[in-house]
Amino acid sequence: MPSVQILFVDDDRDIVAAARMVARRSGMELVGASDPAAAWSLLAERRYDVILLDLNFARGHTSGEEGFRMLADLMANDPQAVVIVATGHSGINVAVEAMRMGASDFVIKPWSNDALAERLKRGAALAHARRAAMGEGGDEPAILLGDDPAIERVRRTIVRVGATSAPVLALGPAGSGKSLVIDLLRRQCAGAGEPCVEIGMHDAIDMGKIEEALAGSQGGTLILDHVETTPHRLQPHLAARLSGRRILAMARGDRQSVRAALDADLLMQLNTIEIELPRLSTRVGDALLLARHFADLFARRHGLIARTLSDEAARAIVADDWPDDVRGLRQAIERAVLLAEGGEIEIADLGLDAAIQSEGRPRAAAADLNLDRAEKHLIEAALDRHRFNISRAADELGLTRAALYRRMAKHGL
Ligand SMILES: Nc1ncnc2c1ncn2[C@@H]1O[C@H](COP(=O)(O)OP(=O)(O)OP(=O)(O)O)[C@@H](O)[C@H]1O
Repeated sequence: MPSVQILFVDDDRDIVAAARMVARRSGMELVGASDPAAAWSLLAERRYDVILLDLNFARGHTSGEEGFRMLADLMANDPQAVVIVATGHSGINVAVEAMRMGASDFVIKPWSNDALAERLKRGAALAHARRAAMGEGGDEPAILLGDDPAIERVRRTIVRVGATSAPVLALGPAGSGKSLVIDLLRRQCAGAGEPCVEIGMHDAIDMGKIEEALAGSQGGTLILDHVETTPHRLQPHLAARLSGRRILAMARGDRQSVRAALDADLLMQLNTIEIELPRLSTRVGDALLLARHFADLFARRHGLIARTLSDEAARAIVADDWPDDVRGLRQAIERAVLLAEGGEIEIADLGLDAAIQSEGRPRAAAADLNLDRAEKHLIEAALDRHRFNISRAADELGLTRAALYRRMAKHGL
């Protein structure tokens, strides 16, 4: 794989194709995104060395307004991002404003191929230098997606406190994005070469392991995962030893349960800033937005055609209570992307059925339908998909073979 990856946000396919040729000739790989939504989806999947951003990418818009908004969001998400803005001849003031906002460089359209190649190379070198200074190498992205106001607040808080040394406690249900938040915070702190140690407090932790982590993180960052599980007898020791490093902590649960689990002293050391991730099912519109993102992501990752969600599947996703939160949705969509056979991802592909039994209450797969009919539909779909191989269908449905036979008989299948 070529070492330099470029994302070009521009709605003109011809210009993207031309830029791709220029990049290829210099040994760089360039991917196009026709609008901000497509760009965020790509950015969530992998890290790009350089983002080339057309400030006038909405056809007919000349103020660069949409481009500026995207630039502001890009810089807020990752202050280390290398963004080169593209603008027309008349746009020199626009370019200057973009640089003030954090863009690294600009290129005037129409560009000469050499000028573009030169700027991309310079941008890539800058990206590598910044990453090396941060002690980072990988291309794993970290983007907290979501339009819900609560998530917007989380993003703003990350930007405000990321580069400070304030202790942050991220709390919320399992799979809601706490690790992602901590990762984003860690990426924002400037400490080049400083140690960063993570310790899971749930791993039958003893004081020896804690001492080791404390010693390793002196002058750097200590990340405490599952901090709410710290045994009570160890909490006073831990509280007394935390100074001298930045503390980023994660706790499963809501404010009340986390407060109940932690001594007041320890809590005081952890939660100068508290970031609470709300349940996915309470974030308006986010389940669908994330589902679409994961559908694109996994289609690309597995080299499959990108499928849209059927209306019924989309409704089910919105209505579901997602007990495993974003992680559960991510898994359901990956499975659906791999198993779907039709032109769209259908409700049956989402595998929401297993939870009907385990939760003892209907979930969205069935909620908009009669439960009996939904069950029949899901069983038919599973049997169909596995060509009536009962063991495999039962496996997928989370049933024993006997239970599946019973239900087949009930539905006359
Ligand atoms: N808002 C989001 N946008 C994009 N991806 C997300 C978002 N929230 C969570 N994810 C993804 O969902 C998965 C689960 O998130 P994460 O591991 O951060 O959860 P967690 O709260 O730390 O869970 P646990 O309590 O089990 O440790 C990860 O793959 C993460 O990247």
